Amino acid sequence: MAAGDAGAVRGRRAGPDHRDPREQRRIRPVTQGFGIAPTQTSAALRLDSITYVAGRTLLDDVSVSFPAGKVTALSGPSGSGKTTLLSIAGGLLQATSGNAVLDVGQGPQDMWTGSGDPRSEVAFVLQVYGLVPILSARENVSIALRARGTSPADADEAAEAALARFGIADLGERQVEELSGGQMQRVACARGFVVGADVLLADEPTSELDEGNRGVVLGELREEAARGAVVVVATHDPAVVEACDLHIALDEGRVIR
Ligand SMILES: Nc1ncnc2c1ncn2[C@@H]1O[C@H](COP(=O)(O)OP(=O)(O)OP(=O)(O)O)[C@@H](O)[C@H]1O
Repeated sequence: MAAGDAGAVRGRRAGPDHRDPREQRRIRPVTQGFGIAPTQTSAALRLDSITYVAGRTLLDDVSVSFPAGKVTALSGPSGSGKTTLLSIAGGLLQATSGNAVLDVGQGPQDMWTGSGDPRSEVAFVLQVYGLVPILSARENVSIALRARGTSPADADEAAEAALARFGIADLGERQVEELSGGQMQRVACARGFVVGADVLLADEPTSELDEGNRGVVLGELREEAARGAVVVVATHDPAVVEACDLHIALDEGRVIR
């Protein structure tokens, strides 16, 4: 759905969410594609010989490819370099050497734009959430779309639908600082997923969640891949790794699998 189609869904409000996750997923298309170009199904994110040095070598000659249409697990012990790798893959950090490149069918694009601001094709679910505590859950999700040029009304509408995907439609008006850790994590998921990005990078998106909600997030990650996105999820959780299509493991900054 293009940004201009967003008005077509106006009036379809998400109410308090008592539906099962399958029911929630039916409204997903409402949130897809707001404010960005249509998804490129041929997309792949490649890291070529990435080394990152900050006092010491944190990533050492890492070459991996994340294909579109698949959920790739990125596992490894604490401190092995998962967040650093995602940050370079998404253009938040510049590699010391090597390249992170997005192939979207119009030729390769460097993920590092020179500013530390990610390309518009990229959305993150950050490990530390990065939410604005004094804003409501809905506003925190809505701003991801407004920043991409979606009108406030359409962004709010899509934000409500995105919160419903994670079973928290009833928390939309609550200030984030009043939410539990798991609720905040689901708001962070909604904010990352709402934009329908070509590349979705999720850093430990289920670490605070119970089994049921972990299953919901995994289902949503799969749905994002099914529409053609590159999806990468950093995790410690063997159950999350098991649910992914592909698996890359890091140890001390090197790919070991
Ligand atoms: N800005 C920085 N400067 C120096 N060292 C850093 C910096 N950021 C992270 N590190 C170090 O880099 C290593 C990798 O950190 P990173 O956060 O990428 O690991 P991780 O695998 O995501 O860990 P976790 O599972 O605990 O989140 C760690 O040893 C960390 O202490």
